[in-house]
Amino acid sequence: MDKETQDKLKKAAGIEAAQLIRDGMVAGLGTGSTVKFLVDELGRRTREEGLKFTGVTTSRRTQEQAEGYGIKIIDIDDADHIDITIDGADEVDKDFNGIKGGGAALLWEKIVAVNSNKIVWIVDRSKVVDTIGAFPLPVEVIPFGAGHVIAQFKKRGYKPVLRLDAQGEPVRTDEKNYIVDLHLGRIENPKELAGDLITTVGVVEHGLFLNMVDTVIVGDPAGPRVMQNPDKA
Ligand SMILES: O=C[C@H](O)[C@H](O)[C@H](O)COP(=O)(O)O
Repeated sequence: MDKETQDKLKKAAGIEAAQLIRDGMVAGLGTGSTVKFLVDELGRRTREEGLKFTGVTTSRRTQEQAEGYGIKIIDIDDADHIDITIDGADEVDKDFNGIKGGGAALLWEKIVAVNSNKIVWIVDRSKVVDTIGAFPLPVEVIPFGAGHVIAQFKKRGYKPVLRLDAQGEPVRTDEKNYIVDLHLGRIENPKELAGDLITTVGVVEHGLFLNMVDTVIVGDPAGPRVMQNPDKA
């Protein structure tokens, strides 16, 4: 799929999902290029329709964009609940297992997600896959001793690559940690892998979001379609 088509589908999914936000809600706002379209639409609704809701953001980037539209953003610890979180994803399978973190925001995204009453993902249709893992799995790692964590991943056959920015420096997350991308190809047993990663000392969090999402809105050329997680119905 070319980038122009993909962006169109992302935008359509973002606009569709923006309808889920209503006056008075506390809404988690994800991160990434798809969420950017969502926030643009929420900004439009705020300005043109007088929509009034409170946001909890999953990255500094999203916070800046939302505040630029005059959307009220509060700290997650000042939110006594989050009604709904809308976020992007890098891949999702039919069991509603997904990979996130392509934009290095997975840690805050997971914290916001687990504290939300409902989770919605917005993706273009190229991200709906049979088996996750073609997209390199992001893992957030503490910089101290990161070389040893990477060496362990190598030994386990995870094909780790430290993510670098355009200047060749390690990418830093909003928590100033590193991202190590695991080039796994296919993840046959995501639960086992998640357990292995999270018990590795030096790992803060990983981008496997397993059966957490309630609803996925898929941007499709025929129009956005909804995948409802039967386990969350
Ligand atoms: O860290 C970033 C997030 O998990 C994004 O939601 C994910 O990478 C999807 O991003 P995009 O909408 O840009 O494809």
